[in-house]
Amino acid sequence: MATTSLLRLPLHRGGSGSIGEDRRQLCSNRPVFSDALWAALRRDALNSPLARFMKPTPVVAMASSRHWVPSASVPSAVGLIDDRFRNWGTARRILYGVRGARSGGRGRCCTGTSNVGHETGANRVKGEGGVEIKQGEEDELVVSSSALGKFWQGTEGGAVREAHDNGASSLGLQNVNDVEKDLDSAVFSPADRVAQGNPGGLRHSFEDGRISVPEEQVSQYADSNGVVHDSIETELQSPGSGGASPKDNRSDYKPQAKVEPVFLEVIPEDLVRIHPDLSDTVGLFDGQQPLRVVEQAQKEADVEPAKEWDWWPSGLQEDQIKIKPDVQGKYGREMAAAIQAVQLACMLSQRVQERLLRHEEKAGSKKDKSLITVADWGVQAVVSWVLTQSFQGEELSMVAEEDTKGLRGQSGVDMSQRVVNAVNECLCEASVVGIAPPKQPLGSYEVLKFINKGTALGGPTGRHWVLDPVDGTLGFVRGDQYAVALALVDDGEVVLGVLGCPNFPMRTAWLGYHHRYYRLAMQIAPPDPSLWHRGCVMTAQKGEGRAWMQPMIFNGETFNEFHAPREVSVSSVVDPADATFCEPVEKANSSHSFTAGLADTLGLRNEPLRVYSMAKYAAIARGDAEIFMKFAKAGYKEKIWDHAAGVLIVQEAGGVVTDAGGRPLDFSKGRFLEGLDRGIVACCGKSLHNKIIAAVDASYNSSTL
Ligand SMILES: Nc1ncnc2c1ncn2[C@@H]1O[C@H](COP(=O)(O)O)[C@@H](OP(=O)(O)O)[C@H]1O
Ligand SMILES: [Mg+2]
Repeated sequence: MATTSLLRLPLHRGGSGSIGEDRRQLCSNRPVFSDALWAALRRDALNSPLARFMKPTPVVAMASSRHWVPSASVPSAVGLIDDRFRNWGTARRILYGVRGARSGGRGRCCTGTSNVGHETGANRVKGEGGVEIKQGEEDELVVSSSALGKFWQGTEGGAVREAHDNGASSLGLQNVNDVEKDLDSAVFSPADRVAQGNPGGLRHSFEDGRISVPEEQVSQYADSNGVVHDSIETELQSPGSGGASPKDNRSDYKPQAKVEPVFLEVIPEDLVRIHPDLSDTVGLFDGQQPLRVVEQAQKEADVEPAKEWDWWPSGLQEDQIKIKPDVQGKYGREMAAAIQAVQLACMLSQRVQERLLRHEEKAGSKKDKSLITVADWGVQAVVSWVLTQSFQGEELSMVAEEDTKGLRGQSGVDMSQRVVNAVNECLCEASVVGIAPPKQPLGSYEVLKFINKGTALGGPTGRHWVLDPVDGTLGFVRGDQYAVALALVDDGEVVLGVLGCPNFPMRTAWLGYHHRYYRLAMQIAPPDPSLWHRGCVMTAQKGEGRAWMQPMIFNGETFNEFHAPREVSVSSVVDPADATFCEPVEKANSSHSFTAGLADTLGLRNEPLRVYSMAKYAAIARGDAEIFMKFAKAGYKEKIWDHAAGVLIVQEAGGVVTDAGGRPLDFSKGRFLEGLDRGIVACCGKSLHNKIIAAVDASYNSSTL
């Protein structure tokens, strides 16, 4: 049995690509960079057995479009690059697995993308991408492979073909003739060449920019790797069955006993630091157990294991963690998990905010020009991870603000790396909220997977978690108020709300100030730790008629009695003259002039409290202010995650929240608050609320909204 080895080659970062969601696309979206690879091979792999199997191709050709790089058959391997694939984004990780020597098992020329993937089980490819590789940066290619001939080739048509030394399959090439044509000019392996009566041209040198292998090595290969050679011959003896659907053939498919799996993994160097759990990335091969590829490859090859995370907590078992939020009620279990998720995620957001303020971190922008930071993605990943952990075996539907688009493509490389690091840095401390950290740091693939769980559409039936990972991003970036808002919608109704407000101080007096002043003041006169100077988490369950507040976990604390929730309730003010109203800081998000007109009509004398984020709902719920109004420009569609948690908390604390027509907000229509009448009005009580709704009706038509 030939050994599997893991070869790490320095790889010049030079392109980008994304791994398609469809596994069958994966191969053709796989960017490896030939020119860099070529250089790497020259430098590092010339003396390895790999050199024997390289196609004698001029360097110039290697750097352009058609070239081969053998990936297996040898205890080292490589991948392929085609310049045109450079725009396809980069795999943050490419993992390639093959079990069995044949691809579809039908001779040399099998066509069609279905040759790769789950249908035959011959090639199982799975993955997810999104990290770009930056031009000019050094990267590392990690390849593990074993004794099966396998090659990659870019073709003129823009397709990528995989070819096995015992046969070939094409990806994206529909025409058998095309494949044949390409195969004619291709070298599969020395053994293949021998079989074709064309063993010449393989000389072990780099003369004229060629890498070539002497014939002796070819036969040597055949002798010492009889397994592979045998399988090649077997295949070559029964050609011509190509063209049949791999699916049709599935029941006939039998992996060849002597052939080892081949795995090709490409991990950018910085991501190698985060050694991922690859088990679910590889998938099943014909019903067999998933293979832990890298582990296996490392074991077989006896190579240095992936870098250890020396700071990762070890030996921590879930049952050793005693501190957990104790929540009663119909949704007690969900509430406990939601509190854990929000408390933990706020640790991440707080770190990121500090870094932003120290300029160690910077914000990016989304397509719609709104800001986004590591924290938006990081919090979403952490919350998604906690919920997944807490409800294992149950389907998780999550409607969340972020997707992973911004983590893909050229511009996403750096950000995605920072997100992965921030997530692991946070999960490492999961035990402070009573959850065992993952056994090892999450890989980028998993982090993206957790973020992507937030793409659910919601709707009138079933349970949907609703998350705004960082509400009030502008406030967040400015070092001011923001909220991590998580709610549960059950059959269209919000039944649970958790609002993490890391900068929302216990002292109401500070609320109206820019957080910067608050921080300054804290430096001058450090607060008594029993005062919740550092933020709070507000919670409520539907129907309880009560809302709660607990201090935010801070600086490595764990849950303790001090974190026990305390009940909060809305203000009892009924006279508008004594009432204070909150509104967004940004005029763009709500018309200040319209609310000023309303305030005037109603006789509201206090200055408005302008606060970023859903912290405004928190302020109403705990009686810091009496009214929250938001009147966005006509045409703006409010999102459910911007309100779900806050609305429930205010209602359960005794307040009233409706649209400007006096109707309840409808969380059952998907990701948007469909049918919202003009704006949103949250109030501490019914009488004040009625007055506001009447005032809106009186002045709306004359407004400029
Ligand atoms: N043009 C607009 N009109 C109204 N709301 C808007 C808006 N653009 C963005 N928002 C929403 O207002 C939220 C911020 O609220 P506030 O202004 O009260 O701090 C944003 O949440 P994110 O910061 O999570 O994107 C966003 O959802
Ligand atoms: Mg928001």
